[in-house]
Amino acid sequence: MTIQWFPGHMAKARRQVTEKLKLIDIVYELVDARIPSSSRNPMIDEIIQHKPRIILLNKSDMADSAKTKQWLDYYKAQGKTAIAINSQAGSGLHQITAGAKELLKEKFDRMKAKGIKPRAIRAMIVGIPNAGKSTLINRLAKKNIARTGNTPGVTKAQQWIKVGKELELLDTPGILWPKFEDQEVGMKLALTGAIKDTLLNLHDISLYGLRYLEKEYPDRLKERYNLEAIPEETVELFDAIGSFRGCLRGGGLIDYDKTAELIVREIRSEKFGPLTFESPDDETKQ
Ligand SMILES: Nc1nc2c(ncn2[C@@H]2O[C@H](COP(=O)(O)OP(=O)(O)OP(=O)(O)O)[C@@H](O)[C@H]2O)c(=O)[nH]1
Repeated sequence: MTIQWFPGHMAKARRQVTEKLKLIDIVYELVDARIPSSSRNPMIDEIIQHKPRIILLNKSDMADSAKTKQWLDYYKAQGKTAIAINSQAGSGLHQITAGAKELLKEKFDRMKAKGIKPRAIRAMIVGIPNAGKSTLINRLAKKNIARTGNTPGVTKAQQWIKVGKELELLDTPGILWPKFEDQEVGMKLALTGAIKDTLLNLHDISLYGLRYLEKEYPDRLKERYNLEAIPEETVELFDAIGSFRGCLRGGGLIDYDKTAELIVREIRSEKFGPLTFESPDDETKQ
């Protein structure tokens, strides 16, 4: 889905999430494990305020597992709850309810002490486009498709999905915008496929991807494009890749557009294996 984010749309998206916050106990903030920082909404803390939250590092199957571990440790050190999941295959999902129960234990114990009848935890998923919100909701819904539309005290229009006995999820996720004003964030969003029709130039994106691979995963880059050494000069690097992969135009010249497209496509489609484009160290430097 392509969403054009204009100030009016952002305000509306924010209003919708704020409205739904009243109905729920906890927020699941879904981010892309390959870019946990760049795939967050820049105003998320301000929007959800003190509502308990669990960060879900989704698509962890596509991310570098050593870096995912670093991110989990980083959140833990900050007292935040984070869980690595793969919504497509369904792994890590059992921790979703368990994590919420732990975070909300005091609140529910207090309710119990007051004699309030026990009820399921109510939650919603928020995240930027393409984070995997629908995939996760469908996965969770499959366990028990029953919906409870008429829960007392809850707006009738809201549909709840039962996830086991202990969790109820709003069926529509909160869609929030990414931090796309930042060029580097834009590059990472493009490389992970979060934004496809990008205002950024494909050459810049492919070059950013190549230089990141050179820095973090040089052997994978060399192996994929049969490079003995990684040329420092951009033109030489593109020439080497373009000629090895046959991205040519008339007269045997390198077709740089085709080469750039190939590189971005291969990064997005995991041809270099699982990749993570940012680490918590970059975060602390800011
Ligand atoms: N490999 C992998 N792919 C995933 C995972 N979760 C979602 N995807 C894929 O990511 C793409 C986006 O998923 P969606 O569920 O449509 O994302 P969304 O957040 O609902 O997107 P919007 O509707 O644009 O807001 C789809 O192609 C999914 O198949 C995951 O854990 N692993």
